[in-house]
Amino acid sequence: MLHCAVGCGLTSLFRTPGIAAVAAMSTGTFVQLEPLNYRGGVRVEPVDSCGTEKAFEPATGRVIATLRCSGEREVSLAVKNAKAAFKVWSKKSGMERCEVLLEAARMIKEQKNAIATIETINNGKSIFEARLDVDTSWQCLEYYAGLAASMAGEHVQLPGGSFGYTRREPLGVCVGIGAWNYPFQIACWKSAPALACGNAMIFKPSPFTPVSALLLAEIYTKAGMPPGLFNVVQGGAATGQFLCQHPDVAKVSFTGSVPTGMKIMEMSAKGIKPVTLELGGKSPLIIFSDCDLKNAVKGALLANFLSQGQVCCNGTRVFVQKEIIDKFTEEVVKQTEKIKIGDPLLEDTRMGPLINSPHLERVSGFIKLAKEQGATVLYGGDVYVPTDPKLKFGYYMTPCILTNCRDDMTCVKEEIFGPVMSILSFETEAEVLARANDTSFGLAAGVFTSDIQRAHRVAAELQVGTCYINNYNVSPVELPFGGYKKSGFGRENGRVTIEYYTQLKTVYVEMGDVESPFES
Ligand SMILES: NC(=O)C1=CN([C@@H]2O[C@H](COP(=O)(O)OP(=O)(O)OC[C@H]3O[C@@H](n4cnc5c(N)ncnc54)[C@H](O)[C@@H]3O)[C@@H](O)[C@H]2O)C=CC1
Ligand SMILES: C[N+](C)(C)CCCC(=O)O
Repeated sequence: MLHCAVGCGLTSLFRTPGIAAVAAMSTGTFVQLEPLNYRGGVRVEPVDSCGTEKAFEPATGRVIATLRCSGEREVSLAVKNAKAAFKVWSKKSGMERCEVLLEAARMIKEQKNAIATIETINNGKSIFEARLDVDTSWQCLEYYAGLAASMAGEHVQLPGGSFGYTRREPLGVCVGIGAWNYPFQIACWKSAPALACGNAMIFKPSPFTPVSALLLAEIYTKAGMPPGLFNVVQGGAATGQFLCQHPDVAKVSFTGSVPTGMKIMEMSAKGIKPVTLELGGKSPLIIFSDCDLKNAVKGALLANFLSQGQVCCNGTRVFVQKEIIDKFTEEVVKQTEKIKIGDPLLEDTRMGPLINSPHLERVSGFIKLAKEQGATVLYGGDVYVPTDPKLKFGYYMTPCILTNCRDDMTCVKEEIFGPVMSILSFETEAEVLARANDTSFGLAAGVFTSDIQRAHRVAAELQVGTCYINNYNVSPVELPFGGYKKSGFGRENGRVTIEYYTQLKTVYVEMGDVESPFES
């Protein structure tokens, strides 16, 4: 059971969405006691394990769950269950899959507050943001529900009345491996297209954020998916490897760091399995002097401080044209000072804690190194201890703005994955484009300008998977999202993702006699 120490069983709240009661849950009370694996349509303890991991509430530093990392036998059982469910599900029509996904989307919408509350407790992002994440999650299910119903092959007329047609067929058992920064959203962005296409999925969340994927699994079952169609196995690298190496796994979709992405690709190569890799970034945000300054400042904050800066596509290299850099910097600092840091479950909090203590230390280390390399900390970058005593052991820091940055500094070259914005000055379009592209990453970029021709010219030149013009970090599910260069390949969201979860079969139909050179 999901329990909170004050005596309310969250499971029952979740099942009968007592939105008001869940909203009343406070930081420092939640404990997860129910099994965290999901197999065959129910929560289960793994049959074998390779170690344990602790999951924290970042706001307080409390342990909220201890999970057993699934061993090889548990992974095999999950695959076996998924294979059985695949047999049933892959035979359903698109409209039948559509109906189930729409019902699941409806349930997520109905239980938005409960899901967002759990996400905030386990991840640390503000409840305000967690609710937005839940919105992009049910939207993703609705979007792929629609596409499931309209998926179709091609018919091609050939000479002599013969013809051919194509069938878009599912791949089989797909594996989703997630990062900890958008736990529920990542589970939905992977499972919705996979299941819409007729596949089964085994999802492995990050061991830091094991909880919310289970809520999705329960919703899928209640919405009418066959037991075993969506399973959750918990664990870290070893469990991930068992999944990737399993011969009956047809595809791996991974969200995480570049080094792990390389390992996933190596393992997949050995089994000739297709992979989708959503990896890290160090994205440029280019602000021209003719921009609408107010919007550009808002864009820069969105590009750096959502989810405490722990966002893969963040625009952390903020290039500002020389003429407006002073005004821009002054305004950015003014707005950053106003960001309310603290208990992430409070309605007016806009920045919660970082994911854990080692990560806070890592981010602080980047800021220290930036200073040593000559950058100026114009604002923030300090460990922050909120006045509320229950938050004293949480992992908070103040958002940081660095100026006097150079392109060769570590803070400008490497992904920090924390609330650290580096401001750089530029003079010409050609110069900034060369500098923006001078990186091995290519996830996203942004450009703020009032010159429509320049906006599109710059977007065309940037070597990135997503380019935002006059906004940043908006992610409508209708648009594909993914990387260039070492930020990965394959896409999530949008129509194109159907191609990453299906294979195309060609069927040739002869309407005449067989013509053969071997005929006697
Ligand atoms: N492009 C995108 O959409 C996104 C990319 N990211 C990137 O993810 C990183 C942060 O996430 P982390 O969880 O720290 O990344 P990570 O690479 O350490 O772990 C990601 C997942 O892979 C699993 N894993 C680790 N080693 C494995 C192995 N050898 N085999 C199979 N699975 C393994 C982990 O348990 C976790 O579930 C950042 O670099 C960030 O930029 C994060 C979110 C979105
Ligand atoms: C939703 N958005 C665009 C802010 C981030 C999505 C990618 C990620 O998981 O970091």
